[in-house]
Amino acid sequence: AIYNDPSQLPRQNTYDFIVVGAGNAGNVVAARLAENPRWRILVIEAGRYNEGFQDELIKIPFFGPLASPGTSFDWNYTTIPQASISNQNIPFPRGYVLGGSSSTNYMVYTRCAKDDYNRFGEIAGDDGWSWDKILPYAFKNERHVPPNDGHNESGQFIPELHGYNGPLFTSLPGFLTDIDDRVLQVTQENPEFPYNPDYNSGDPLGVSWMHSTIGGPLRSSSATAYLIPALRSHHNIDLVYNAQVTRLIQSARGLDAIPLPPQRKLSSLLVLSGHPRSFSSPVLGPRDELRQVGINAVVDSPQVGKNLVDHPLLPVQWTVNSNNTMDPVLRGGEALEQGLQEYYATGKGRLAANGVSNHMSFFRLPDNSSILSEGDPSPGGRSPHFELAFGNGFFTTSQPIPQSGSYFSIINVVAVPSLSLPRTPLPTPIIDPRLLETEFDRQTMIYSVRASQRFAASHAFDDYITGNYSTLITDEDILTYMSQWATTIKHPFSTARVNQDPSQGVIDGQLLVHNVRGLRVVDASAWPFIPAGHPMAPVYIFAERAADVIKAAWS
Ligand SMILES: Cc1cc2nc3c(=O)[nH]c(=O)nc-3n(C[C@H](O)[C@H](O)[C@H](O)COP(=O)(O)OP(=O)(O)OC[C@H]3O[C@@H](n4cnc5c(N)ncnc54)[C@H](O)[C@@H]3O)c2cc1C
Repeated sequence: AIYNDPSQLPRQNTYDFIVVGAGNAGNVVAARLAENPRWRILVIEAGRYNEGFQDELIKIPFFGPLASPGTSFDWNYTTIPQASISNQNIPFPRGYVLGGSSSTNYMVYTRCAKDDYNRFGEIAGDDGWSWDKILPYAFKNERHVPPNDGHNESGQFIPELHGYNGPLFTSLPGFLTDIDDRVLQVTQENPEFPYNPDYNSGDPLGVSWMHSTIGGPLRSSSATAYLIPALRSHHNIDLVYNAQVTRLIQSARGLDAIPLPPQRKLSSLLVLSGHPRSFSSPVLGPRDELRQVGINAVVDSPQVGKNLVDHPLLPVQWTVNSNNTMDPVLRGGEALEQGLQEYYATGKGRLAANGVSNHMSFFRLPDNSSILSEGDPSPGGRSPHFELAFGNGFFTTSQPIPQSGSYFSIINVVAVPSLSLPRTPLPTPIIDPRLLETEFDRQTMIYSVRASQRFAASHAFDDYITGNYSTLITDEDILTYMSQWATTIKHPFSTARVNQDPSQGVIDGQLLVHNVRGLRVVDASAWPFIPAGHPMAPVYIFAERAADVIKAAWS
């Protein structure tokens, strides 16, 4: 059953599992546990229902970037001033809705590198997290479907690397643009940017066609793929939304979460999937630090809320001589109206597809690069240092969009940020990713911008690009530009990270919180480091295995 107020929960209901947070990971765990009819599961979500007011923002793929911040789907956090970005307070979106950030994100589906999973397995002391062992869970999660525009997708991915029977829809671009052939031509022309037939093979280096979590004309999220179907088909799972968990209680009878009404029997296992919980409910934490703000932590867990790490992003744009399809829609008005009419009439067109990019690419710094002289933070030799994505229009999440002209954008991302930080969880969260504060991150971003410029200078763009939108000639120019327009790509990770040593992490390799019984963490915060790509797919894959770990422990 579904409730929108915890006081509506029938007092006689008892649960074997409570999942806190109906987000990307939480819904996978809840739906998989509900497959066992002997167990009863309760999901508690702080945010809103995924249908109703303005729900086109989280359903229509092109609107993904408009779903947050500043909407009712978002927690609407901001960072504290970021020294390297002119002391700006950066918006820091997180989904506040069924599906969590999988309902509000940009739908880019990248599994990341084999090396990421193998390193996870090593740190966790469990090779079940390693690439070869965890790959079956990627297939279990995924349902690859044809692109929405019906174009022939052969040669654009490797079919045998994908799942076809899982709950989560993925597809290749559903709206082709006039830069697609040019991007591919660069891969023929310039060995620095080779073609990769499928970045989801575990070896993401090169330029590939991009997969998105889109089925037909609709976003696929963990709410639409897992939670709602589970609520429809199983009687042993309940959901209460509009209910923020503020405390966890451990007693001789078991564990419970506030604000639930008193239960006759408490749940045996709580799964926290409210990433990043340290932003919103400091139930565990460094006892001394929490005492200073009047919170009596039940468990002294010194690493909770620390080690926050995120990917910095910097878009660069060029003016072009072609009327592309994205800029007029972004400016609203008639083009947007026409797009909506086409969308509702046919389920096709610009709005029915991801607007971010049709290709995604990942690269390493050269082996002899001085940027690597202090060490290489990447988990292995086939894992990227930076990423380029190609926007058929003025793609940005930080700059004002020009009201005239046509543009081409390359989005630069540092894939292996080298800084992870101590920060204390407080009732009013202090979010400080300290973006681009290390020399490694700044130099890698400069290298990435230079690579973007080389990409755009390829012959493939000779008769297309007419000029630079910003003048970025010297490194100093790039640093100044970075300090104005760099931002987060919104991938906060590792604030409750796995480590077998309680002084280094919050949970063990089986995702159990150190020194607490019956409490696991399954979300992006559990990862011991940030994977070098877009992390939604790694979160899904990891949550699928986490559900099996829990099932095995309870069977
Ligand atoms: C705007 C945006 C764009 C992004 N784009 C991409 C992309 O294109 N591709 C990609 O791979 N990744 C992307 N990401 C990152 C990716 O979506 C996240 O890393 C991932 O979804 C995190 O999953 P999670 O389960 O850890 O957390 P979430 O999915 O955020 O789920 C956490 C849930 O817990 C709830 N919650 C939190 N605290 C409490 C509490 N105290 N009580 C009850 N409920 C609580 C939240 O409301 C939320 O529903 C993006 C993220 C954002 C925000």
